[in-house]
Amino acid sequence: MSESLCNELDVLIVGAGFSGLYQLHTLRPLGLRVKIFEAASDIGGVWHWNCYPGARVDTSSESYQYSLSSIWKDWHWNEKFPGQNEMQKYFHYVDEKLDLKKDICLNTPVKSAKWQECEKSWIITIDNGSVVRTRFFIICAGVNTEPLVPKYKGLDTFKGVWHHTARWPRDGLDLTGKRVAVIGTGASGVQVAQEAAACASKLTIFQRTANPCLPMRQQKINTCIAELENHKKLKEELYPIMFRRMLQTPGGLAYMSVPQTTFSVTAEERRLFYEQLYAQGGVALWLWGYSDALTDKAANDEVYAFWRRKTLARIKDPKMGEKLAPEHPENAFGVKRISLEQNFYEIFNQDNVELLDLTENPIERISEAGIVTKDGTEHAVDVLVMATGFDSISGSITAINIEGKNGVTIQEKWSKGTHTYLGVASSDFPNMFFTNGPQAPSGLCNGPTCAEIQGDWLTELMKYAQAKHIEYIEARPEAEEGWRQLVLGINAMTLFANAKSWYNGANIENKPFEPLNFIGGVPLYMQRCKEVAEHDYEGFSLS
Ligand SMILES: Cc1cc2nc3c(=O)[nH]c(=O)nc-3n(C[C@H](O)[C@H](O)[C@H](O)COP(=O)(O)OP(=O)(O)OC[C@H]3O[C@@H](n4cnc5c(N)ncnc54)[C@H](O)[C@@H]3O)c2cc1C
Repeated sequence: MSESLCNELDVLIVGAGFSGLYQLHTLRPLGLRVKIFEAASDIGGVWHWNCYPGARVDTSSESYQYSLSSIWKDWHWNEKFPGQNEMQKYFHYVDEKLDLKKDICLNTPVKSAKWQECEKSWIITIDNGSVVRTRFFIICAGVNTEPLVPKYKGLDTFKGVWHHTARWPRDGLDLTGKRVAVIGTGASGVQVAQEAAACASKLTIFQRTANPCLPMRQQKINTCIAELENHKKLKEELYPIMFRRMLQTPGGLAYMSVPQTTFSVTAEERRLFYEQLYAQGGVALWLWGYSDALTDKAANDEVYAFWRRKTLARIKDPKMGEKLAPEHPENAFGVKRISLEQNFYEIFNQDNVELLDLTENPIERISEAGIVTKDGTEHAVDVLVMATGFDSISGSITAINIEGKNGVTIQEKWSKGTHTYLGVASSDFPNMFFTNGPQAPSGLCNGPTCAEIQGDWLTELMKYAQAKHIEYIEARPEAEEGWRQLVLGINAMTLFANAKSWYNGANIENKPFEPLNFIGGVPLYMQRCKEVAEHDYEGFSLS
């Protein structure tokens, strides 16, 4: 690409994960000039970046894929919860089937975007200074994209090796015999810890908040020829039903909670139901239990108490048990994303594994040799793993320097609170849209489900604009305010409201504490989006 304006597009999509790829696929039949700009050297989004040991999906494979029959009919998953490697193979298969790469510029990070009022278009600049003009700008930059690395004093003096989990070396890093430290016990921290415990000479896990993990209950999916044929037949029968059902559940998964509330049944019935969900594995105990588990504190305490009893039975040292499964947890059960584990609690019974509680003894600084905690102890480390999460949901949008109408930047606009309409657009930023962003189901929705819902909706909007010769689409401030109030109102009715979680921006200094997800669930979200479309995109200024 040259230094000058070399390219004119109708739609520029940022990101080649589930969302961006789907958006490209659905926009193509409209005959528009569409391209994806992707920062990474390959497609797959999070499944390209997160190649740390143990990286794995935690919603089961039959739901964590596109609903397009042209893809699933001949694709066969090897595991119920696929690892990063299998996910990458999946994305390559998707590309083979849909022939996407010819319209994707890899290694092309979008640095800034500036709205041109006269031309009704965006000027996009990538990091080598090249610029492109586009009429529409769709940001599919992901939920967990911008790695968060705490600003530890002395990190630059560390003589060992350190990596954030989402920036792990692509050719791997052997942890065998090393002294490994993992900071953080969210999903990535749990997954790395399980791998490191098996081979490190010493593994020290630094925990700030206990993470109530649920057993994954991984399964190999039989790949012998006879079974494969049966499996294909079953898929053809069941998948269309399952993908339809996924649009009817709050989390975009095949199942949801039961209608009964926790205390409407006897204690015995409740116990048996919890046992059944726990034995099922995966997210069942979190999302498929009683309907009030995430809205009523007493109901939530009940399911937590069950989980705690099960978990304590797996940990030999009662003091360690209390750290990992405290009697009085900081957050209600499930208002921070629940992680799945395979042997996470058993590793704490091993001699080579140590747990340090950061609430009692925080990290003071990083030394040349390791981590120094407040009590003055230096913990010697060869490999330091930052499993410290992300500036989630809105972070990948605010990381781009976006200047809308009258010089307003998206960073300024959202600095005191996020304002969007339907979680897809923001006033002052005409012709700009985003998927899996703030105030949509995003972090609470199965990734591919929401990629498709929002992708389809935006494609319909583009069709509408094409048919009516519309060149300008901007969310109205009053529609945006209405949407914000709805998001806040629903959130306030749930236990999510107080969660110290990335769901609320709580992990980022100076980020407003507010719900970043639309908690009303997929069906209500879809209904609102549908109503807006049916009323000629009510709430948008179109011209
Ligand atoms: C380790 C991990 C495990 C997860 N497991 C699950 C799971 O089991 N179930 C689930 O539902 N969700 C899971 N998620 C959430 C996941 O984000 C979504 O499932 C899904 O991948 C979102 O797809 P996406 O296309 O919106 O975003 P992503 O997959 O994040 O893709 C966004 C892409 O945009 C690119 N990009 C961002 N900014 C720029 C820029 N400025 N210029 C150019 N390119 C840019 C990125 O490089 C990336 O490739 C997981 C996330 C992580 C990190």
